[in-house]
Amino acid sequence: MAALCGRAVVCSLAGLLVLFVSVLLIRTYTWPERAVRQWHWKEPSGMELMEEEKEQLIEALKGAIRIPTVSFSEDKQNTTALAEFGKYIEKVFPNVFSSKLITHEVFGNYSHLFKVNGSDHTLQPYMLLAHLDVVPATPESWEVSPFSGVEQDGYIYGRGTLDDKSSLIGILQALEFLLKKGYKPCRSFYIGLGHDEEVFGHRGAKIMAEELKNRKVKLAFLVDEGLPVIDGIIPGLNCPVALIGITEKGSLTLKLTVNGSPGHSSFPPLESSIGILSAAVSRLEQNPMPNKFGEGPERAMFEHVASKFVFPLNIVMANLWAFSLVVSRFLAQSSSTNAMIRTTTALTIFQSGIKSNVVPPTATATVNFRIHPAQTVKEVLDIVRKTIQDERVELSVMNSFDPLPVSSHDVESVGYQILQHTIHSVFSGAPSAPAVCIGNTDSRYFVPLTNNIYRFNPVILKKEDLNRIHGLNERISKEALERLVQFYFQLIQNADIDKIPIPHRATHEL
Ligand SMILES: CCCCCCCCCCCCCCCCCC(=O)N[C@@H](Cc1ccccc1)C(=O)O
Ligand SMILES: [Zn+2]
Ligand SMILES: [Zn+2]
Repeated sequence: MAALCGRAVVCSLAGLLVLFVSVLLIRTYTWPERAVRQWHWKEPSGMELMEEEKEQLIEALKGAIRIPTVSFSEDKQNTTALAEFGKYIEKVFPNVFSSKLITHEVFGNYSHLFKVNGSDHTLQPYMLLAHLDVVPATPESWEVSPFSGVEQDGYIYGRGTLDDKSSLIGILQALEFLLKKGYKPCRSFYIGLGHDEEVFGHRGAKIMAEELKNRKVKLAFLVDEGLPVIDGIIPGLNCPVALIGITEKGSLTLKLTVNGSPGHSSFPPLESSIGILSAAVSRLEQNPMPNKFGEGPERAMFEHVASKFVFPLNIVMANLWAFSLVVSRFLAQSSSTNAMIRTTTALTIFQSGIKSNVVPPTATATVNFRIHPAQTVKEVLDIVRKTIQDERVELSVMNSFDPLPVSSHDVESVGYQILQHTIHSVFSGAPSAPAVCIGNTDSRYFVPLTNNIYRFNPVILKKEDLNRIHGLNERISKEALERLVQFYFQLIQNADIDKIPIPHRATHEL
């Protein structure tokens, strides 16, 4: 009897296992191909750049890099360089500045707003955003001078080559080429070039957005800097994938202060302000915010490209219902993927002390949290208080905002489909996936103008290049720069489409 029961249990378990494996395999190998859709798009004209145009483009970027438009802080920017940059673009893109189709305005002294007037006023305008300021660079740590625009082994080096002068020059150069070819858009569009994105954008993009809102402008969609085409960043993903930022993490910057008792270092207090603060920030770092994988749009990103993973990861990604715990643990191992799955905690400034034999009265630290879409500023603050659990540590909020709304990214979404189609044709069929932009962009100020904000940088980024953004030896290959211009060249033309054609659906949408 017992043997019979045992056999029944084994049979049931085996049956369940067979069922489980069958579900995994069926889901994997009938996974809908969501990255490629068969639209009937008009082929945009003149994709290939001529040698002379390539040369012009490269020189335009090098010249832009040589103007050190550095933002150190909200109140410390290189205003001479910002002003020079305005004159520079006027010189390099004469057609943009003289075209009768285009109006140009300056905001906050150094930000630029262009409106390119289209022929069809029934079409809602869209907007392209970029910024002309850059973060500082420490020349002594660079292999080449960061503001020399040097070319080496097919790369242009310099601060801003990735963030964000390449896009700024790319947008204007694409428009310049199009105007020269006699192109007239159907759909109107705006180009916004902010001058203080790296220091919050309060005087540039924010003012531009407020003015457009006052003018009752509504945008069909907006494309700003953001996530790149990743190549080799996610292990097991065997082709480049374009990540389109459909939302942006929130942000909370806290200042932590401890006021202790100062005095002679020969009879120090049992606990110093430095010691108390160090313990507090260490607790924050040692206790990361909860893993939120699956509670925000990051899960959809993996599902979109499940079929592009190597075996057996394709089975895992197509079956996140069963494997999300394993996947999220795996993603937590590297800094870039970890940033996708949780609110991150970055200790960025620590200050105290003036002399080796003086116990300082005060210690302060700045901690920057980037908030996962499934959390809010308030929730993060509550966790911080619980984690520090020390009344002696005063908290003050320097600035904060919740994660940004999720933009539409379905088959009916005109902006998303235009972007996806353009990416597919410019990046040799690369699939794209909606994703969470881990950095913040000027686009957040435009939320009142559109539900469709996309953060995308049309550049292929490999793992070894990740740290060049805001880091050392920032660079872009000449080939990547040409492709970037082709991207904007095509995007502008594709945006003339009035409505998205009905797709041939080979498979159902999930
Ligand atoms: C699971 C797949 C993971 C793949 C990760 C790939 C990561 C690729 C990294 C790309 C970087 C994204 C950069 C987005 C644009 C950010 C622009 C920026 O730097 N903004 C500033 C704005 C700011 C905020 C606060 C104070 C001053 C300025 C930023 O720090 O976010
Ligand atoms: Zn940027
Ligand atoms: Zn930046």
